[in-house]
Amino acid sequence: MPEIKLEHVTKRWDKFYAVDDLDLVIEDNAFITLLGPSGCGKTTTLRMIAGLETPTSGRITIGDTVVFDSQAGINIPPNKRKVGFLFQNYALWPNMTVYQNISFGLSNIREELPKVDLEARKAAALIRILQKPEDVVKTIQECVDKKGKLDVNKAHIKLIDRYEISIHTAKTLMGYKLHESMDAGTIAKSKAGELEKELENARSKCAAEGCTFNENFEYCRDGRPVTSVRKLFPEEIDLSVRRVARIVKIGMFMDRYPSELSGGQQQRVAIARTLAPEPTVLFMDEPLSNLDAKLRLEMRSELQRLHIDTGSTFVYVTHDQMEAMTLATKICLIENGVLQQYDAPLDVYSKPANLFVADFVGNPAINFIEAKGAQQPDGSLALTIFDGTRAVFRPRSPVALADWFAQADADDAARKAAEAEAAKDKKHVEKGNKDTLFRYHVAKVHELEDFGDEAVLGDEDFVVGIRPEFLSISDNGPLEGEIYSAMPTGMETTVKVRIGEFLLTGVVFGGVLYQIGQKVRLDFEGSHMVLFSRKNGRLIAQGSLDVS
Ligand SMILES: Nc1ncnc2c1ncn2[C@@H]1O[C@H](COP(=O)(O)OP(=O)(O)OP(=O)(O)O)[C@@H](O)[C@H]1O
Repeated sequence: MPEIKLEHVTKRWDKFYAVDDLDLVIEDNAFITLLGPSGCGKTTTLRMIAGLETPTSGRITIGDTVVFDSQAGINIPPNKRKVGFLFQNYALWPNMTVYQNISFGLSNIREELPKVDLEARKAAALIRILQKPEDVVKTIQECVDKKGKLDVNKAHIKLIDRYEISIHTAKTLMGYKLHESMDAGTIAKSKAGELEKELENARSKCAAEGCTFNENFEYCRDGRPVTSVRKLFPEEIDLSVRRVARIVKIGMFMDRYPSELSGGQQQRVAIARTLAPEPTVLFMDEPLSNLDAKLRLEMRSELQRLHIDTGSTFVYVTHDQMEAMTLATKICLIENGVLQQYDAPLDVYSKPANLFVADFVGNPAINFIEAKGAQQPDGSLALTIFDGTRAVFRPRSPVALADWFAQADADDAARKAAEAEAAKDKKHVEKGNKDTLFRYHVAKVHELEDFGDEAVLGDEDFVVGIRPEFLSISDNGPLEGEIYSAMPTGMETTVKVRIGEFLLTGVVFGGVLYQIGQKVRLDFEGSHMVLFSRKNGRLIAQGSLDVS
């Protein structure tokens, strides 16, 4: 499967930059989620890779093929990019059976395909199966009901799934009637003998054309398959339909119409239809959003399995951070058209690149505490939090704060200089949707109206992020608080604790019963607190927060 590369990809409509200078490498066989709030540019990014939207500038490569290059004037159409789509409104054709829905696209394919002897391939498959006639008999007998009646349709499906064969081959196999004979072994031997002869004839015919068969019974000359432009044969279509039906487990519904299926089953048919032409990359735009919560959860795990089974690269758009966290090998988090972080889900969660990422990922949301202070000679930071409480932040790995700020300031200056340089170009269009610093939220009991005033911030202004699971309620905790609200769900309890005017959210494992107003003692546990600069919103370090 190919790697997908985006270089300086921008899409703007007039002054509105939907995607701004995006650089991204989607590794081979990855499951990427494009995540971000509504309107941030996820769908536009997906559509540009797929070829459904033309970027304003930049370059996109899929595998070895440059599919878009604004400077070289390359723009390969979507149907030539070997990609599959699965959208929110996946509408199946209501007047077609499940089988027809899946096979329809395949029957329209007309392209350069190898010359293949399907009869020889079928004979070889049957010879292989007939080596163990007792297994065939057992598989068919599993489809006999309590009254002793054989469900032929079920038996076909069982044989198809068990031996990965087409319906035509399954029917031939059933036609041998091994299950009705007292001596299945002898019949199998004699049938296999006839098939061997057929195979021999096919080989001679192939050799007469100066060719040999490869393992798929494709004609090969000088080691390369002989190809021609043609449509798929019904046998090939059937094998593809059965393969995808097996993957999404809908083999038994092939003759039903969409209206006779549940929402989840319909969804699986839609997935099967997308998978049938074997796309190397599969694009999905919120494909589960029409399903109810339970089904969505079920389908999520199916998609994860599907990713493994197909070995395709998946690119998945969602605004649901839970979905992104649970499905992806890597999350690409976008805000206002700008990439914020591209990392494995747990890294995005525990090492968020900035305040926006920290806030967007995680439910219940991370707690933000404002802090003021400076680095001490031992590397720790002496901070003042809440209304004057003293605390020490100890980074997990050493950080030289003065150097860190110098570097961040230099990066900002370089970016501004690059923007000023770009603005000199006559063709440059100034970005209308400006990137603003994310305004984090500090939870308080009495929240004052936010007038949007920007405080003057310096290198001594910080924000500490504390995930709810690191707030610990323990008898000898150094902080005093009061239970403001408590919501037990059975497995865990979400509590809001009041410290002076401030509110912190914690998650306690188990159904603990707290009284509203109950006094408790608190601590910040472990070394996974995150320290951000208030000035630029960026992550400085992970570490522990000790209150004295
Ligand atoms: N044809 C268009 N003309 C002008 N603006 C557009 C056009 N298409 C999209 N946009 C704007 O580009 C921005 C990004 O849109 P996009 O559909 O990529 O967002 P998204 O992150 O997928 O949002 P959602 O989760 O709501 O689907 C939006 O603000 C949208 O209004």
